[in-house]
Amino acid sequence: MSDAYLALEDGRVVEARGRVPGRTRGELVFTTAYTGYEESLTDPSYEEQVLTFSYPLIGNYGVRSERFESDRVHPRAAIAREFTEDVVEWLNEEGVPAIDHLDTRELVTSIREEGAMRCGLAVGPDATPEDAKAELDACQGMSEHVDIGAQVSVDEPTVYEGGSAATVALIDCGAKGSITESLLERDATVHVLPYDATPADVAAVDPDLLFISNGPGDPENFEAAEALVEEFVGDLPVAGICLGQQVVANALGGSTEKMAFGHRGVNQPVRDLETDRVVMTTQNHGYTVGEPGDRLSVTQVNVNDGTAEGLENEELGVITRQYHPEAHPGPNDSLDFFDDVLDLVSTDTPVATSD
Ligand SMILES: NC(=O)CC[C@H](N)C(=O)O
Repeated sequence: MSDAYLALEDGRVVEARGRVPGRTRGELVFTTAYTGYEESLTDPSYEEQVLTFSYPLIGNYGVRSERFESDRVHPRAAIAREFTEDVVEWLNEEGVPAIDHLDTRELVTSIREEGAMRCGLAVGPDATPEDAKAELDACQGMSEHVDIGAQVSVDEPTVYEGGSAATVALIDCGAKGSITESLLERDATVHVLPYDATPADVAAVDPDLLFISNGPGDPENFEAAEALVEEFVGDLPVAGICLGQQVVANALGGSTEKMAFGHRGVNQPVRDLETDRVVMTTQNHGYTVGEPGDRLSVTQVNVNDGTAEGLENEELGVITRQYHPEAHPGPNDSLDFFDDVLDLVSTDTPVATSD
């Protein structure tokens, strides 16, 4: 008899092996990445989702905290064909339910065919299919999590002293640690501000750049961040990654929409329209920019489906990416995004030279 049940929105209940007990629910998504499970599991963008790994063996190089993107596991539950003991131990400490020994290839195929769906999970010796269905019945859609930012953001402003290349106000809508690290490595000082920071909070750190981070859920639920872009655009350069691109588009007259199952892996090809160069990128998003609006142009597109991967307004100093240039997990092809962003600052305030 099974000790784990996964109830799906299409009416099925899938049996599995319980690895970490509990009852939970969320939007069922996947990643096709074959490495980077520590980075994915600690990425705040997965808040309120249940993450299925399509690669069959997860945990084969251990668990090391230096690879974490935040201080906790964010998906509500984790699913793989097989988890190693290291990962099970970690998820157990974190109290995040996990199941394996199910046909994850079939599960991912159904998400691709039917779209992202809500699911409920019941795991443990007393678990029943009815428990899983009850979780599913209580599961909200992603857009209904209206204050999801509060679950993932810093409570108080936090400063990371780097160098003097730029002072960055990073709006933490669920930021991955490697965004801050990428900026620090380039000699910037980073003020991480809460997702609901006001224009006065931003002005208080006297930034050279406004940066909207990645984050979970529906970008339309990040109205405070949108208001910051409206307030500062034109006065400060503005950058954004993933949810950040979506927020910037919504703020500047564009619109966002939900995708069927999103972009979910580390081999998403993106073409730059100016150079015609294609880079491989890491992605995990379920919404996309539909209309960029009059003030932004699409500068990069996804090779598979043509959706907007990069937006820009050169005059206003706005530059955003739908993928994750900080590349954790994933290829390093697009790390130069951070150089381009910091160049916006140096163009604005030219550094005096001695000759
Ligand atoms: N990684 C992200 O920032 C995800 C953005 C947004 N939550 C989406 O799913 O589209």
